[in-house]
Amino acid sequence: MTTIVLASASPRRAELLRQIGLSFRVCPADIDETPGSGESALHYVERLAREKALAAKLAEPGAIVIGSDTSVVLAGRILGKPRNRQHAMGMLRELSGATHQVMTAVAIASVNDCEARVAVTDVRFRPLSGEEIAAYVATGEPMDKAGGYGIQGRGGIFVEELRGSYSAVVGLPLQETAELLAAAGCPVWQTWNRSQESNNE
Ligand SMILES: Cc1cn([C@H]2C[C@H](O)[C@@H](COP(=O)(O)OP(=O)(O)OP(=O)(O)O)O2)c(=O)[nH]c1=O
Repeated sequence: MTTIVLASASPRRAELLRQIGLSFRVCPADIDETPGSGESALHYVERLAREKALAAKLAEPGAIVIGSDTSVVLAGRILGKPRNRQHAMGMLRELSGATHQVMTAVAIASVNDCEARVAVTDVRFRPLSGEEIAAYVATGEPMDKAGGYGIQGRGGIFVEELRGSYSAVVGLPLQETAELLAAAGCPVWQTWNRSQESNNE
């Protein structure tokens, strides 16, 4: 059976893969995440997902490697992770009462190939008060997340509407991930019986 490797330090991505019953190893990839000058957000997330998958593939040449990147995009501008609490507050003030896109790319590097997909999800925030933003930032939740919020956490109360993939906003588009794994010769559902044998409670 082929080894599957998640090239990510994100606990959310690992949790999403566990949710679909996949067995995998984690091997985070440390790459330069600076956007190119004039690079579109769509190109940026896909490039980073590919670079993460290919970097981890060097350490695990025989494996199927999953790389991913998530960016929050407001009017074409990439909002990455906040540098500090002030920066997080500024991002949340900008997202308040507006619709942004969450772009998440997944790339799968197999034997001689690296295929990628990008999921684009529209997320609308209700207007947020200054006090609410300050209280949210004080929880620390925004600090390791693109756009400075986590839809799966306290940040869930800001979201008025979502059009697209919820799992992609959390960090990995599950439908596209399964599609690429199947194309790489590893359909997720075929692993379910095996994992059930060991995980049945
Ligand atoms: C918008 C949003 C992002 N996020 C997270 C998902 C990602 O972990 C993070 C975006 O940063 P990324 O740079 O995509 O990922 P990462 O640095 O956490 O992990 P790695 O590069 O090793 O794969 O933001 C949430 O958890 N919830 C949300 O609602």
